[in-house]
Amino acid sequence: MPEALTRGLNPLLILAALALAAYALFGAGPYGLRVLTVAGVYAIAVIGYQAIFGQAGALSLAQGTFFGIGAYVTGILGSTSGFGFAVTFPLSILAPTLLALLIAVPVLRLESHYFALATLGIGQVVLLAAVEWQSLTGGANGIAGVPGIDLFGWRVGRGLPLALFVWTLVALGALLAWLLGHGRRGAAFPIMRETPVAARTLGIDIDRLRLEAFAVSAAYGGAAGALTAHTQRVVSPEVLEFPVMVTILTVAVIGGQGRIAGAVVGAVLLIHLPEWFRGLENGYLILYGAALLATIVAAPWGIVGSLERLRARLIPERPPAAPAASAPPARPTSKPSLPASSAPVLYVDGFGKRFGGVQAVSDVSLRLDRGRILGVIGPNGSGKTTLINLITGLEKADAGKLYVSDADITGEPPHRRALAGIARSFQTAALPSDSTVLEAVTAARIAIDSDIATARSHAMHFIVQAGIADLVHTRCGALPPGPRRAVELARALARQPLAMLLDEPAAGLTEDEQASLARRLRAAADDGIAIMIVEHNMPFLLPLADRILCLDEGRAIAEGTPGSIRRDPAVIAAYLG
Ligand SMILES: Nc1ncnc2c1ncn2[C@@H]1O[C@H](COP(=O)(O)OP(=O)(O)OP(=O)(O)O)[C@@H](O)[C@H]1O
Repeated sequence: MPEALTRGLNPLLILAALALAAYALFGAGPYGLRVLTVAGVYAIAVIGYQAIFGQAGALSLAQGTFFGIGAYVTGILGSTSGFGFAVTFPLSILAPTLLALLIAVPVLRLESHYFALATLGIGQVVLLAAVEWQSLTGGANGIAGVPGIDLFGWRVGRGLPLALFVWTLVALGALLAWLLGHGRRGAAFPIMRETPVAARTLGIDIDRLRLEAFAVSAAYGGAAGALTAHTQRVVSPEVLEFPVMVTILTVAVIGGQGRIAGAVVGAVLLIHLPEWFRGLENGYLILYGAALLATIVAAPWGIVGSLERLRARLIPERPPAAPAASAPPARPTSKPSLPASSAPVLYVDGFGKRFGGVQAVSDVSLRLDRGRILGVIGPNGSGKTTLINLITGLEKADAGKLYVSDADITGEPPHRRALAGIARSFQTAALPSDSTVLEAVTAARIAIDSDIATARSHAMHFIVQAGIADLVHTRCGALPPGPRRAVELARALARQPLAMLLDEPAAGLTEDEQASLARRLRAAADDGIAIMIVEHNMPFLLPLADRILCLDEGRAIAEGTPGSIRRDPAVIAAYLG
């Protein structure tokens, strides 16, 4: 088995899986097998839900709806049109997936709580349609007489055969989810979840990743819904009601957010819990709720997450060996059509940006040249960070054009600008705190290298170059300010940018660290990178920069060599004072 697949698999989980199989084969009666089958159905729904909720980090409340649609497609086609499983199952997967793709465009861009509400609203509309469209869905009574599973002449009987069939699909679904969620896509998810803004500037198309995750979750929801229709043999509006979504969400949280094993463990536990407490009659709901609450409080990472942590504490793992560093091939630079001496790498032509009543940037033009460092200074609120945001595409300019290597990229989204050769750092280093230094820098290579192993070894090259190889397995959240800045710079350099924009890179650094940063930046410029540095620290910036641009109230008030800027009366009045 590949190392990445076995890593994180807890021996306890393997034991639990064997115990479950033994129970199904030798211990469970007809009712027990039925409950186990329902648990398998929910495991499939939640394995898919982990893609959008656990991995992409978006709180979708549509998974119950996808589940219900899958159930209705199987119910309608199976009972009234007489289609077999080979037709109804794929269509039950396809229908919610198409709906997900359709609604993704308006809803996926929404902020998290609006996204949750929008997905909830879609569920209500679908539920209403199911109740009202009586001729198709049977209205409130639903559809009875859904046939069992008949696969190319093989009838899957109730009891053990159905339980084994569903759990075989759980295993296949888990394997497929693992295949979809590892490699470059898997490496992009934590960065996109924790620092979505930074992820865009690393060339990662997070809109597309979210869309894929949403479609995958819908497909699994539909598959689970189809299986529930075959298990229950009836489909009623209940399959679209909110309790289904609550169960799916609870299973994901209790089992362990983002973990495939968490979906399975959570489903088995949550579906059996009411059965175990049923003997308590009216008190069972209270005990059920208390058990859920206790699990959430005692194990906020879910059961599987907590087991992983426990194992890491009891048997500390040696960190895996760092990948061998290898230098990536030089970036194929685009050919500027202007003569080399006069062609800027990046050219801003008259940028303007207004936020409500504040004109943050007003008619600012600048050029960044190969191997040169431009310092940007100005009082607080003069528009320096906004200028970087406009260039990197995180803010949309009201006016002006942006060219990189002579190509007009004004209308491009942030990840395309990153791919065109723009890299940046943030005023407050935007590193994913739960990721290691290696993972954070590897994220910069995801959109460049063709596979994750290559991305890691190229990332390692920039980590070694930055002198932070000893921190390679340290979590970014545990880094002091100096090394944090070093990681951010290594990440920007790992993009092999044509132009690199740094927002207050010296803030919080000791004098020694500042001197070392200045040496690194000069070396990067000597390698041909065009650099722009926004900085308040004049003793750091003035000796380093080739030219300085001074902003005041969003306007460029002076530009020149550090010497001329230091003597400029307008700059002295507005800033250096
Ligand atoms: N997203 C936003 N919404 C509203 N106003 C904003 C936004 N971003 C910036 N501004 C305003 O635009 C102006 C320029 O802000 P900006 O952060 O670019 O200044 P700055 O020169 O980088 O300041 P500092 O040196 O303090 O970092 C300020 O008045 C700020 O309040």
